[in-house]
Amino acid sequence: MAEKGLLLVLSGPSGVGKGTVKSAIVKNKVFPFEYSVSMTTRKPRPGEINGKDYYFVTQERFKQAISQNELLEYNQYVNNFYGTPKAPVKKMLDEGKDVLLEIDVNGAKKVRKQMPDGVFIFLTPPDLHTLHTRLENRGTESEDVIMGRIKQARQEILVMQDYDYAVVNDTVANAVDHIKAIVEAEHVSVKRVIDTYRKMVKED
Ligand SMILES: Nc1ncnc2c1ncn2[C@@H]1O[C@H](COP(=O)(O)OP(=O)(O)OP(=O)(O)O)[C@@H](O)[C@H]1O
Ligand SMILES: Nc1nc2c(ncn2[C@@H]2O[C@H](COP(=O)(O)O)[C@@H](O)[C@H]2O)c(=O)[nH]1
Repeated sequence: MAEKGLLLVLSGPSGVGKGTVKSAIVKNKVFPFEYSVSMTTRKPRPGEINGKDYYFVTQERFKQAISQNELLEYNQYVNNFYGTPKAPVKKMLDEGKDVLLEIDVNGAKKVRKQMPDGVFIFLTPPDLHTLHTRLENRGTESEDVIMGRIKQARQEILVMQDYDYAVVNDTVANAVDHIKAIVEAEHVSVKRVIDTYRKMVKED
């Protein structure tokens, strides 16, 4: 039996740089992973691609996904729904691939209950002022929406204590280095190695 992949859950306030850090890991081939593409009722931003960045769906399709138990978790964030399709995540993990979920703190809490062996990483801004500036500079949300996201960020930062690791995104290079170190260490954690041996012994 192949060793199961690691479930990597990356959370943190909107605008902290989750997507930027993830892209840097991919671009520089820092470590291999599969990205879990979420479903959302939010409208695409310029340049976002359906099926790559998100599955952009209607409210009706999202409700159907909930009722048919297709989602590992879902949450309403500000005015839209976001959810993680369950089947692809399970399949990729079973194939031994590491899977990255980029989701909000409420979603991460729900995933933790179902998959406690996941590695939960909280990406945090150096401070809230920097977070505000990053959201403004990104220029994808109105000031009203930005204020909603900053309000949400104040709550989100308080739940950092529920995570396994906290990484400060001061520079993208630093954040990437820290996440690389976490993933490398988790691959050789005693718990993981013991689990693999137990499975081997069972199969003998
Ligand atoms: N370390 C950094 N230093 C300066 N700017 C950064 C850094 N990391 C990200 N940014 C910038 O901050 C903005 C927000 O980044 P990004 O879109 O990656 O955040 P996010 O956490 O994925 O947001 P969301 O959850 O809303 O999708 C972008 O304009 C990005 O270029
Ligand atoms: N609970 C979930 N949260 C998700 C998921 N996919 C993304 N997100 C989070 O939503 C906010 C807003 O995202 P944005 O793309 O509109 O800026 C952000 O914190 C994302 O991490 C998901 O499947 N489940």
